[in-house]
Amino acid sequence: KRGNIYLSGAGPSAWHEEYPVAKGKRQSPVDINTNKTKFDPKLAADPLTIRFSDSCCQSIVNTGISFQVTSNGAGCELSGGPLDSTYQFAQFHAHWGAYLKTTGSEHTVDGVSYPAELHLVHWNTKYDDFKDAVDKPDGLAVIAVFFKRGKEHPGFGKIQDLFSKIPAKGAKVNIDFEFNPGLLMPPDSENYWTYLGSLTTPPLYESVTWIVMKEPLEVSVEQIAILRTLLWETPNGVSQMYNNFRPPVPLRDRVIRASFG
Ligand SMILES: COc1cccc(N2C=Cc3cc(S(N)(=O)=O)sc3S2(=O)=O)c1
Ligand SMILES: [Zn+2]
Repeated sequence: KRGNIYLSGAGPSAWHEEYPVAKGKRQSPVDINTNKTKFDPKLAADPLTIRFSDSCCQSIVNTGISFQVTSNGAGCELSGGPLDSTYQFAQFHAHWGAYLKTTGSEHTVDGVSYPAELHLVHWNTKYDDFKDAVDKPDGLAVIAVFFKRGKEHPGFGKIQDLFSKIPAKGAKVNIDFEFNPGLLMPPDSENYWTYLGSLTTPPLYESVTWIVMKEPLEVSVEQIAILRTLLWETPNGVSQMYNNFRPPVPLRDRVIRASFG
């Protein structure tokens, strides 16, 4: 079906036809070549402050390309580190690969993919609202957390328990339990890479300050498989959702800074 941006036409490599910015100077994701990142002591001097609350997640929706947990942002704010103002939490979603494949994440580290990547999207409160911020150069800040196969993550499991309630694009249910997105931060969230980039799906706005956590979050191999129980439309009808990731694009004239030496 036309609607599937990953499977219609040539997929991500054709997005530039409708969204010329796809070939822009600050696109995402990128490969993080750890030999070329630059430690910036200023990032450690003004530590990134990530605040989440138990009451900030309202609902979960099937966007047709991922699940999305939406928030009114109450008590969930991001500041410090590379950020010059306070950003408010708006939503989190993820990108993942196919069964038995090693790909799935959007960012890669020294050319290596993780099986999935979580994105926690925040908008700059200097703007009136999310929609006003979404296309401004300093409009968004997204925390990326790599998933790696390991022990089960019961917290993420609570979100995955809702997947069966959102079987189709547009399906949405309320989250009637307390869920603190802070549960999805890796044990060590001091070490991160940061660079100026974009949304990784159309409209690909070059409005994102990326904050990519160095330490992955462990989830079970079953939980990675459960991601694929979400459904989406494909040219051959409704099927399991997977490979909803954009591969890395050229870094161009950017340096990725590290908060750690
Ligand atoms: C009016 O523009 C709007 C309105 C509503 C939502 C969006 N978005 C589209 C894609 C997109 C991709 C993101 S990612 N994978 O880089 O974290 S975050 C994000 S979004 O800002 O939610 C844009
Ligand atoms: Zn994303």
